[in-house]
Amino acid sequence: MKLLLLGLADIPLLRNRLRLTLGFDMDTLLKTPNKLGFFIPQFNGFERLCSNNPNSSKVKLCVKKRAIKIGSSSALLDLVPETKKESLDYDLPLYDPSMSRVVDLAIVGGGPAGLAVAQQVSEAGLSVISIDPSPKLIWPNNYGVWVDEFEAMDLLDCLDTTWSGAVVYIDNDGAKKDLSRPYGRVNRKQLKSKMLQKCIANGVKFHQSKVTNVVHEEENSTVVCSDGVKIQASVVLDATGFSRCLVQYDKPYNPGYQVAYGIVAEVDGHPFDVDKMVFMDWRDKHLDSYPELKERNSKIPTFLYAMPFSSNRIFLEETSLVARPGLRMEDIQERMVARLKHLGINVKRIEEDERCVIPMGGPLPVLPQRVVGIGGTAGMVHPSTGYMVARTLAAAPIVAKAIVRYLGGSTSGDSLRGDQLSAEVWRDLWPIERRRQREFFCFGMDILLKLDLEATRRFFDAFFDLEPRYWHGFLSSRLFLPELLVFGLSLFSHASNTSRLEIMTKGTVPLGVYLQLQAVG
Ligand SMILES: CC(C)=CCC/C(C)=C/C=C/C(C)=C/C=C/C(C)=C/C=C/C=C(C)/C=C/C=C(C)/C=C/C=C(\C)CCC=C(C)C
Repeated sequence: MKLLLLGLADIPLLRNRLRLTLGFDMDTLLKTPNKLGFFIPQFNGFERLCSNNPNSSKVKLCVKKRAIKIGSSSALLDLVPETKKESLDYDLPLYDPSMSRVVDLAIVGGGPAGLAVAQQVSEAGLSVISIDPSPKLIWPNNYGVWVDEFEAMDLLDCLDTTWSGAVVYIDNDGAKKDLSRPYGRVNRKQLKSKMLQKCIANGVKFHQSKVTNVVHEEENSTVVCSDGVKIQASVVLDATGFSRCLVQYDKPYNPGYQVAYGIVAEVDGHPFDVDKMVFMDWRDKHLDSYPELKERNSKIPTFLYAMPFSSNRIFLEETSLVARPGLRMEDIQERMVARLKHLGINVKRIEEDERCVIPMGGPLPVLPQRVVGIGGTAGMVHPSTGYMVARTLAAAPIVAKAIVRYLGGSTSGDSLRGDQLSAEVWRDLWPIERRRQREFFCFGMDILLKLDLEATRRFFDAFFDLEPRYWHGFLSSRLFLPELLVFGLSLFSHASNTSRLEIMTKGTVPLGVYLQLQAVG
């Protein structure tokens, strides 16, 4: 591995890209064993960071990997099947490079965000090209959403399982919250099929390749693909997720990381109610016989997130909500194995596993800039939760409408081109109230980063006691200033005295940063 890294470090472009993306350079990576421990699992996804990848627009940077032996978790990992990539069986209309005409919109990345915009812009009669190295591949992640979020977008048919509510286990003494808000698992195959079918019907063309560069002229841009094809477009949309293929950033990148390991498993049985999903289980009794793990978990806790499909089939994911630097994947797997053992969950077969490393918070891209963005590349991960699918899908119509309107696809007559057009699209995507909302969420993330297990329990005990409109609104990005301030005060009033003190002490610096940003903004 070290040799491989040394080899990669010799490639200036990669060095530079890595520094910009991860916030430190290859030399640091090579010299720092603890950072290496965290980043090795991601190197399966190294290519994803450097060019637009097969699943680039997906909201979670999820790296599939073969079984590895790590202490007590090796037996479980031995059950992980060979990675199988499933593709959809569609005849995609391909882009014909010999036509060499300027298209209205070129979208780099064929994940949920990219396809949603492609579908909606093409519906208005504009010409759209979707560029992705694996346009038919089914997205790999197990996305969960609140049912009301998908209902509002008329996407209920894209949920394969729903639960009437969710449960949060706060501590070992039986404190728990019953959340009467239905939750669902996204049917990735159905969602992608639905979007692809609409794109095909609307005349979207597909080009199977990576993108290496984009060159701008006054009115149009040229997207350069790794197969040598050049595509001219009036607007270029970067929907490559965390690859951040074309969108530029100018501030140091120092996000928090959500790290999770999940399996869809066939089990002998499990102790959970099949009508409720387990949103967060903060109990740590399972670590009593592992003092070292328990100590680590008490400082940077992980929780179980579980979607029980039946009495013997379940999705289990051990998750670190947010940490900086992110937790090591091996650490998370060990905690998960101990938890399953304690819960008496005997895994008979693993259908699929996933490793997720999700950057949260951090600066927004340069606003505005010529290439427009959506999804992870445009800073749309919720900085306090790591969620993004619903928010991105809800933002797609905003981006699509702006492109159609400013390109003159509507009758409004305010047709724009080049930098001016991109500036308007960015303005619609990140209006001031959305930027202020995001800053508040980043403030929340900064508090979460400082809480140990006990403080985290107290915090969520208060959070889920809030009136539903507050915690629903906060998690689904539906609260804006000044509602967010009322939300903050309400959380404060619901919190125990210890938790209030923690929010004030741990929140002082983040609050200062937040207020400063408000003053500047
Ligand atoms: C891929 C897949 C499938 C996956 C991945 C992984 C996972 C599983 C994940 C999951 C996740 C989750 C579940 C998450 C959740 C989250 C949550 C719930 C969060 C929450 C948060 C909250 C917060 C942050 C809050 C905040 C608050 C605040 C900041 C407040 C403050 C207050 C104060 C300071 C007082 C005063 C007042 C004013 C300022 C007005």
